[in-house]
Amino acid sequence: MSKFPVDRIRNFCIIAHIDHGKSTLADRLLEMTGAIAKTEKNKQVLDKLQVERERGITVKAQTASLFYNHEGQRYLLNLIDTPGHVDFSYEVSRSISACQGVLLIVDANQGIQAQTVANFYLAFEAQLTIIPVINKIDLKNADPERVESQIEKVFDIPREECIRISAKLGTNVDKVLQAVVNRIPPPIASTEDPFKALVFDSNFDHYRGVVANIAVFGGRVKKGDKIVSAHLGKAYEVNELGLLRPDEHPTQKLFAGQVGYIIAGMKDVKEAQIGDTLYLHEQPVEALPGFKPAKAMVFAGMYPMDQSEYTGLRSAIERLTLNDSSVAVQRDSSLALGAGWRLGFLGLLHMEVFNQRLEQEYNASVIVTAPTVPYKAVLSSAKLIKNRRAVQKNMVYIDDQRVMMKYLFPLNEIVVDFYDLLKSLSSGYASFDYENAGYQAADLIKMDILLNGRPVEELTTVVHRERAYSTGKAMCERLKDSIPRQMFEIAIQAAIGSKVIARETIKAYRKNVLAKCYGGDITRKMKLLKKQAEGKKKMRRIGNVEVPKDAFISVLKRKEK
Ligand SMILES: Nc1nc2c(ncn2[C@@H]2O[C@H](COP(=O)(O)OP(=O)(O)OP(=O)(O)O)[C@@H](O)[C@H]2O)c(=O)[nH]1
Repeated sequence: MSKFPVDRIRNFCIIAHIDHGKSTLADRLLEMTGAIAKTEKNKQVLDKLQVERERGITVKAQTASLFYNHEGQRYLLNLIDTPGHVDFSYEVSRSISACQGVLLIVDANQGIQAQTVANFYLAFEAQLTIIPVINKIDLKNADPERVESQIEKVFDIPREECIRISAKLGTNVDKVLQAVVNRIPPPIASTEDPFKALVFDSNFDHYRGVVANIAVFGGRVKKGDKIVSAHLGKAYEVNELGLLRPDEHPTQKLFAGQVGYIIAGMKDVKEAQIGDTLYLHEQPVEALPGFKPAKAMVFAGMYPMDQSEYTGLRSAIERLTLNDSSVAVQRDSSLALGAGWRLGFLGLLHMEVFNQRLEQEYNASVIVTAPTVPYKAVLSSAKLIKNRRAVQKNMVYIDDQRVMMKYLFPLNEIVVDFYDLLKSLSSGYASFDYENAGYQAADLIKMDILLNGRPVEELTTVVHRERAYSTGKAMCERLKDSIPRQMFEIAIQAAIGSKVIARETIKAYRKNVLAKCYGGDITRKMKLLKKQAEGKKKMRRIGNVEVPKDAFISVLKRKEK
């Protein structure tokens, strides 16, 4: 594309609570600026992934460059649609770094919700211009007056700044475009400076290698230029670049202030890390600050179904984590499941989506162990004995029907099923968001599970002292259901140190198998023993006890039973 005056460029993202209508508004903006045709089929066009279409939620931020004519001038608007769910907030914070303003969408019926507040603060702290947009005014129960009061009270934004729209019907969407041009400042970037670009997203294409999404902070870059990635200091030749409209639209050059994509023969996923800076080989620049690494909240083991699939799975995980850099990856191995990884996610939904993307986009099937949360152990004999329940921090009335409450919770208590429980208790009205409040001392103990006296390493868990007995008992019962009877009696025990707190027994099997074969029936006897031997192939041996592989997973699943 030709050089575009920086003062006619606007970079903004759309942020909101889940389902408040970001993707629907993005569709309307794309239609009104002619980027996509207005058809029934063109719904949530920026939700490109199969997992997004199936679940109806955005999990990846997507970029689209739009051209908009306003008062006789042509403007270039770079829009980033972001996910609403808290588990994908890393996408929001990264998107914000490429923007000068945000559209903060609030549902006219639901009003301000937990992620509205969380996303507002991300934009506020980054000092972006915030345009409040009240969506779904076509709904029968819409109450824009009241939502405006909430916005005024909670965010201190004058109600006159709110724009009431229906993204579904297109009502007042033109006012949103005008506000983007009139209220959001252009980026501060000069085409005269040396080329400098931030890699704010990146994905791996099977044929072309790494495709990096960049925001150009200065200068210009063209096809054939030799560029360097600051992270590794390696040089590459630019093969292709262009705009995302929202599909790739190759151009000859990209200029300061623009957002687009670049392909430069990077074949390894480690070569275009998100947060990296690109510059021209002959004009080195100081690297941009990049992004703070995401802080994993939930950890789970991931293993190939069969060890022969290890290498394939490794490359699938590497490529997917290039596109989702908020996943923490560490190699791990387990006695029962072989070589694998310990992965860190921002939440359970994030973990499920990652797993689904591995299957859908990389055809990889995996075994995922039940999620756990991180603890910090203090090696000391004294530990505080204190009851670790939720502690209320503050409470604000948003209006006469809604209240915002802040609590301090142990992460372990909220990470698995708290959200579902909260939703069902409040008939779907309550919404929930969390941030890390750091480590706190708690009365936690290590609990071992023993099979015939031998500890099973992967079943060792950290539990609250008060929950030890009930958790240990449940785990023993579930193991009893999962382990088939064997030639000898098996004792399943939960123990704290040397003290056994729960026990189940699996009676010996042999006697029963062969008991039915009175004396002479040797063929029947052999058949039964053969059947037993076949079953053993899918087993892992712990001491002298054969344990089916899937027992390790089912026993850890707290909710199941
Ligand atoms: N009645 C009405 N429904 C709307 C409007 N805008 C969006 N919706 C509906 O609200 C639902 C959620 O809309 P989305 O655009 O997917 O919401 P989102 O904020 O992108 O959701 P996430 O990306 O998953 O956070 C869909 O069923 C839309 O059809 C509107 O103006 N009026």
